Amino acid sequence: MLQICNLSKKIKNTYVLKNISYTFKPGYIYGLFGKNGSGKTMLLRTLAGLVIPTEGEVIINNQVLHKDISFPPSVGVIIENMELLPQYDAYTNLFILSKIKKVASKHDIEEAIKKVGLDPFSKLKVKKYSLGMKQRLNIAQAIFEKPDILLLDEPTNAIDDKGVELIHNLLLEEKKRGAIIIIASHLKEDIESLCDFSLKMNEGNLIYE
Ligand SMILES: Nc1ncnc2c1ncn2[C@@H]1O[C@H](COP(=O)(O)OP(=O)(O)OP(=O)(O)O)[C@@H](O)[C@H]1O
Repeated sequence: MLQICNLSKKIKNTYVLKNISYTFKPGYIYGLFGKNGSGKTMLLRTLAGLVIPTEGEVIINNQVLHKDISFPPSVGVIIENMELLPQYDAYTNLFILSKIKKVASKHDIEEAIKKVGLDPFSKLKVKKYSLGMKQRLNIAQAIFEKPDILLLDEPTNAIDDKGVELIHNLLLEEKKRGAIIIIASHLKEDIESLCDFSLKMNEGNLIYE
């Protein structure tokens, strides 16, 4: 369970997140919609432990972020400005990441890369990838350790129609596995059909629909 209690974030005298409370449950997909600058990325960054709230708390399985734990123990993220290692191929990128937590096997890495429609045995370096291929690898990076929580900021950006269908099916599988999935998008119609709950961000406020 992922809970937000009275969460606010102030940056330079402006509240960019305003007194947000919500509970996310395992096995559901939550769509976070709202126009540019409404606070979607800031909320995802806060849930990922990358931003410290000014007020309020993020609670993951009864543990308070930044008090009981420094980071969510099991989370996969796609957040803007993420960097893949351009000098390595897809497999090596995930293999290097897998050394940190040591929860994913070689098989898990290969499976994740296959699931996003890339070739786990290709030696093509990421610097030669198209934008859409990079985004697919970002998704593989987010799911390969089978995390409890997936925080995905515009996950299908730059991905073609066939790829979007593939990624939607993949996210439905992650939901079946019991993950909490939060997808931020400024285009509601892109992911609405996938989501169990629609949440709207408006000037730092969270509005449930
Ligand atoms: N590092 C920062 N310093 C100051 N203000 C920031 C910073 N990051 C974000 N903001 C402000 O916080 C607000 C919310 O930004 P955020 O990136 O969360 O919006 P968003 O909904 O994700 O938009 P987009 O759809 O463009 O990605 C904006 O007003 C933005 O200017």
